[in-house]
Parts: sequence; structure tokens; C-alpha cells
Amino acid sequence: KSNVAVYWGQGYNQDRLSHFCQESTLDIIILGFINVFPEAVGDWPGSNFGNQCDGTVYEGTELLEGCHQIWEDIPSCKAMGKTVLLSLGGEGATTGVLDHETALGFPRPFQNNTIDGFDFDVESDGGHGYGSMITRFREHYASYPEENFYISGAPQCEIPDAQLGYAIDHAAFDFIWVQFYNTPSCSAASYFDLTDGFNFDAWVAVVLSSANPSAKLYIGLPADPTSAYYLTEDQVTELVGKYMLLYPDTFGGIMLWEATAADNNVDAQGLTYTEQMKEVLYY
Ligand SMILES: CNC(=N)NC(=O)NC
Repeated sequence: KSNVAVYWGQGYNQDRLSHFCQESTLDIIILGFINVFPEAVGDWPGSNFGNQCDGTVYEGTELLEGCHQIWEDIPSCKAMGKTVLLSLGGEGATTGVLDHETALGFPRPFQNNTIDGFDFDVESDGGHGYGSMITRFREHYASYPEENFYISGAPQCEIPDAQLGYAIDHAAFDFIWVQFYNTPSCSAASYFDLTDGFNFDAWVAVVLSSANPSAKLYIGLPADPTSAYYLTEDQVTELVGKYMLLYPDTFGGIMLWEATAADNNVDAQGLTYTEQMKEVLYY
């Protein structure tokens, strides 16, 4: 079963989470972002969810306290069978888990909601701390054997990814959705131009030699048709059709950046981009 995973939380004028939970074509929803990481053990993280939340923060921190709609919607999202992950990082985030200790001390004041795991969208200051952090998450997960908890990552498409390369090699991820956009040399769009730098094959090799060779590898795509890296439904059908068949065990599905842009991107048949992607996967 291949999945459609979408980021939500940074969309322009975005709808609340429950709106997207009702969309049958979404399987995994990645909440972005915890965008401020602690500088030292005991520091608090910080968060940003765009137009959501009420702007209040925990005293003296950058961690949003009034994200009522999100916390209300997570249980219903899970009741609809969605996997809900909380993403750490995002563009311009204050990342940089300094060291092993800070990584282990990353507090988890994420309300009393149980999310299904954590996503690492580390776009700067990566390094070895993330390997330790993920290993610690795995240790925590092990004390809830009846629960399914996940770890995912969103590396850029150049190999090795400067921020997450070490973590991918040394810590077990369940899903790796490569941003086959933002980097011209290896984008999915480059599959359709003379450079043909699209490197899904090489990413499969990375996964097979990583700490979790059975991790699922997703093709990350922009949902906004004005993106320089945008692919039409026909292009995605050709690209995904080829790689889904080439690597049936490793291919996991499609990731979209991001949910609101996908909602607003409707084709002649009235299908949102997410619905188009679902058709591509089950065509
Ligand atoms: C510019 N940064 C992004 N668009 N980040 C992502 O797409 N992360 C999954």
C-alpha cells in the first residue's frame, strides 16, 4: 500500500487540521513545525503553525500554548485512520541540536495528545545530535510496544544530505520523504529535462545501506503549480509509475509540500492535487 503524505501547518490562509483529516486521499499528515530547538538541556523548544493557534506562548518561551484547534483535531484525525506526525525543523528553523546531551534532553511539552511520531525536516545545522535523538525516541517507543510510533525525515535530494545524512545512516527511520524540489540538480522535474539528475535510484541504495533498510522512500513534490519544480499529473504518473515498479519494496508513496496548496490546485475534473496523486498511486 503506498501512501500520500502531506505537510500541514504553513499553508496560506490554511484551513484547520480537521478539514484535511476528512480528505480520504491523505494517509499521513505532518504537522509543521517545532521550529526552535533547545540550545541546551532544559531549554524549551518553540513552535509555529502559521495562522493557527492564538499567539500565546508558554511564559518566556517561543512554544505556542493556544493551539486549541490542533489539539482538538488530532484525535479526530487519528479516528479517521490518519497517521499524524509532528515535524521538527522547517525552513528557517533554529535547529542545531548541539550535542548528544542536548539531543537527549529535548523536552516534549507536546500537550497530552498522542501523536504517531516525529518528522525531522532539518534544513540547516544538522549533524550527529539527530542520530542520538532518534535513537532515544526509539528507546521511548520501545516502552509502548502496543503502539505504532514512527520516525520520518525530509532530506534534500543531494546525497549525502548535509543535515540528515548521518542520522539516516545510523538511526532507524520508518519513512524518508526526499524533497525532490528546491535543488535543481536532483529534482523530480530534472527527470523531464536534459539533465535528468533525478536520483531516486541512488536514494534507494542509501536506504538499503541505512540503519533501517526496510524504511519506505517517498517522492517529495511541490503541490503549488507555480513552483519551479512542479510536475503535472501526467508527469507524476510517468515518474511514479516507473519507480514504483522498479523498487516495489522500498517505494513508499508521494509526499506533498503542502496541504493547502494541494487543496487549491484543482484540475479540469475538479480533483485536488492530492486526489490526483492518489489516482497516480492506484491508477
Ligand atoms: C523551503 N522549505 C521547504 N519547502 N521545506 C519542505 O518542503 N519541507 C518538507
